[in-house]
Amino acid sequence: MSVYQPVRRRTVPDLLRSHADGERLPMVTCYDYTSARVVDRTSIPMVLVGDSLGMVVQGQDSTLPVTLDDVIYHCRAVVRGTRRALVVADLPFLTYATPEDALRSAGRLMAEGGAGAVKLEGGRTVAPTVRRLVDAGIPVMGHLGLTPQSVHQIGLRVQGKDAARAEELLRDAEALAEAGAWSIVLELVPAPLADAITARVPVPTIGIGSGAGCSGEVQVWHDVLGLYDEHVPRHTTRYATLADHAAAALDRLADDVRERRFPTAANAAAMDPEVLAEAVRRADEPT
Ligand SMILES: Nc1nc(=O)c2c([nH]1)NC[C@@H]1CN(c3ccc(C(=O)N[C@@H](CCC(=O)O)C(=O)O)cc3)CN21
Ligand SMILES: CC(C)C(=O)C(=O)O
Ligand SMILES: [Mg+2]
Repeated sequence: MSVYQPVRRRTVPDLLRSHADGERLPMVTCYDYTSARVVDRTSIPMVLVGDSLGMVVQGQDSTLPVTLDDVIYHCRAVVRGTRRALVVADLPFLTYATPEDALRSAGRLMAEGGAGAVKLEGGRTVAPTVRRLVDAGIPVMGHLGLTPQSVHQIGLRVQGKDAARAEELLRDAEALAEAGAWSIVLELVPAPLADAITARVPVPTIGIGSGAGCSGEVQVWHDVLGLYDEHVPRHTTRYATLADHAAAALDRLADDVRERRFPTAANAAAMDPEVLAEAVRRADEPT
């Protein structure tokens, strides 16, 4: 018997069920309506409206200048473009400095942005904040390792290579899970440490540059599609070279305009020459 299944957006419990069933959790960042419609044609179950938008969309050199209003704006567009994917939104720099700030900021991402979950960076120090959000009904994804909002303290380097820092990350991950985080991004953590964290915490880990042992993987849209040519991070594999395709297409467009091959008659409306002649006659008369 076949039962009609209406299209429904994934929720956090849906993704946790997939994880419990042994499925891996692919995730990609997404920042606009048109891209969101592309993701929604795929099997990718969740997207991140990341503050990386500051770098790949706005051209800033870090994620720090991104505002809550910026993320809300992009989140609304992504929610409009997706019917099936869970939309997770990043809490930007200094929008969750206290649990009360976090509640207000995350509340706006959910209520105005339409997000289904939020993500924030940090470990034990943000655990009370995570608890506060979860108690208010907001699913929280943690983010440990290379946390780009702390670039001025830790740089853009792999985190957890020495025993002291690795111990910190193990404790941070446990604290986040204990505080109610439903999943944890592990960014640029050595693969064996990511494996150890994944084995130790009861929630799925979502890696980026942290090896194949995490429960899922998140990548930045522009990196995997070959749209960001400033730097291809080691943690990325290009699955397409869209910027090259776009540039080649635009060069053909420019040539065709110069050589009058484009636009063609089919690209504009026609008009009865008699009607136009009449209009010109009238326009020539003094008013
Ligand atoms: N386009 C883009 N992709 C990302 O993955 C990304 C952003 N932007 N912006 C926010 C953060 C910053 N991230 C970054 C940025 C640079 C490196 C980087 O330069 N990595 C070095 C390797 C570092 C190491 O091994 O210690 C590299 O050579 O790629 C890593 C993560 C990850 N996130
Ligand atoms: C790289 C991912 C994890 C992120 O936080 C972002 O895109 O902002
Ligand atoms: Mg981010």
